[in-house]
Amino acid sequence: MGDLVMHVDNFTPGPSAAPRGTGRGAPERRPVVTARGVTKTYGRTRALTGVDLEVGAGEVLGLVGHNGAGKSTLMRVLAGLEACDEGTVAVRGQEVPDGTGPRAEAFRGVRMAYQETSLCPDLTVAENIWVSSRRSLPRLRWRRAAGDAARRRLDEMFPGHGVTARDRIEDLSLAQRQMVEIVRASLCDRLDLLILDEPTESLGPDAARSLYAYVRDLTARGVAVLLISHRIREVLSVADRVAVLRDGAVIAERPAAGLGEHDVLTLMGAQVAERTGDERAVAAAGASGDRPVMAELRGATGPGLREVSVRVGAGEVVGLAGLAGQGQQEVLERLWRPARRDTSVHGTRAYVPGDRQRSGVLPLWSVAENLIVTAMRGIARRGVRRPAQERAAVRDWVERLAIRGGPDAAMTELSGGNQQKVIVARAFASAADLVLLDDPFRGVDVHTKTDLYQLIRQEAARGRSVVWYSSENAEMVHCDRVYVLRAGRVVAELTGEEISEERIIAVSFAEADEASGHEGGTAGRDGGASGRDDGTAGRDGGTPGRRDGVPSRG
Ligand SMILES: Nc1ncnc2c1ncn2[C@@H]1O[C@H](COP(=O)(O)OP(=O)(O)OP(=O)(O)O)[C@@H](O)[C@H]1O
Repeated sequence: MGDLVMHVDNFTPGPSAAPRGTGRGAPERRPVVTARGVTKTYGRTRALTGVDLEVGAGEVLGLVGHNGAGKSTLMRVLAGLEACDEGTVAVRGQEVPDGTGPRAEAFRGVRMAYQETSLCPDLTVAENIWVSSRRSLPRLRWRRAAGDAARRRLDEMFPGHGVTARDRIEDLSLAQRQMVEIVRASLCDRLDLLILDEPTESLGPDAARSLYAYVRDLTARGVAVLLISHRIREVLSVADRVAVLRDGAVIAERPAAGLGEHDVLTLMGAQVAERTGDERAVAAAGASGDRPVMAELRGATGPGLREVSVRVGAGEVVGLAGLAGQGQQEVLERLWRPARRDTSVHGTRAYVPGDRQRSGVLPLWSVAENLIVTAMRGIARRGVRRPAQERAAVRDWVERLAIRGGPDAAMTELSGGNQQKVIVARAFASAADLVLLDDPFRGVDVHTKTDLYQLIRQEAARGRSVVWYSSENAEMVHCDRVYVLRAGRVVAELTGEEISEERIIAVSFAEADEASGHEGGTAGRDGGASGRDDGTAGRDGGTPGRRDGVPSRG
């Protein structure tokens, strides 16, 4: 037992020699990882071109850039997981020689939490921790030691996580998998640099806050943190410095203090369109019209839902909002598979799943094939495919959404955000009358998001109906009507001017105490965290079948 405790306690962050970081604005930091002139090419794609970047002990360096800018590639190079074609990487002041393999001793202490998670779905939490951190764990009774370490770190980082060491990864919600991934990366015998690649995209606000509190704790102990995120405000509030990557090159490095969101977006090359009063008027007018009903839930009750009534008119954009895991996915699921008498749906449907790796990406297929698979039937004449028209449609969508990589790239060659764009394009390229969106813009950069909001409005204007769950309440202003869910019930229906982030948050929380008093956690799929907005209530666990966006006949 003494052994186990010793080994578990070995997971202590920070080298003893590191100077005490003071968080924001600490001067003169000892370099942990330094890149000089780093270039990386994949086939014809130049992912990085002459990148210089240094991250010092005790600081948070934020890295921002558009989808496909090269952020993940740079992180893989800095973590020693990929060699660069030109340039050098030094760790703790020592240049790492060419040909050093991914597990090289030189990179020990540099750990990365991946955007898509690196966890093995068939293994338990404890087993995954052991695979990743076994050099610091005992060989005997390793499972218990790994489980103890995971539980302790989960409790420290994400109170109320609802994960046990014996849970299999594939049974966890997206948010829980992300938490385990971050914990996995942080557990090692020596932590110098923790790289977080879009860590909060699938976490709720509570979990994100807990994570950043832990990050501050780490930097105070001299650990460096490299944070990649499309959430610029979040980066500015956590980072000491911000580096902007554009088309594979670092084009700016600035202290975070004094830098505004708009400054960063401008550096990234984004033209940020604020939503105008006119656009809102269009949405509101749409809501008030007397539209034919396209889809409806009438007092739907069942797993995760309590007497939910939702109406979707033709050409209407309907939002599903509220804290995470309150029944929004169940509503989408009902509309996708309207098996019960309390649900009616007219026309065909397409689904954009929230968990692209599990049920969205067809990894062996090209971008073109992934994109056109649902539209093929509509393009065909008398059952015969028309390749020229298919190619033209693909080209159009690749251009429209600026999908970097092009139609012939393998899906797995695309950056995370670009993969997500293909899945969104797949749904809208189809002839589906009703498009169901499950938090579809995670990992998509701000510039593209703005284009996608416009796309949704344009498609609605053409008569399509959209039902859209978003974990970002601010996005709901692009809807005609918003249903706020709480503990499996609709607690508010907002239209037009009533729709605002503040209003949605107020309604969600105002109802929270009352609902948790008598609902007994009916909405959370994994039952453990109903009422929290930390993403621990299952987002997608237990959802039957695939949701791959292939339209089905209504
Ligand atoms: N294994 C690969 N094979 C081919 N091309 C790749 C590979 N990995 C990345 N790329 C390409 O390199 C470029 C940079 O990709 P990267 O994933 O680093 O971007 P990113 O900034 O992390 O994007 P996102 O914000 O979408 O995650 C992209 O054009 C991408 O298509």
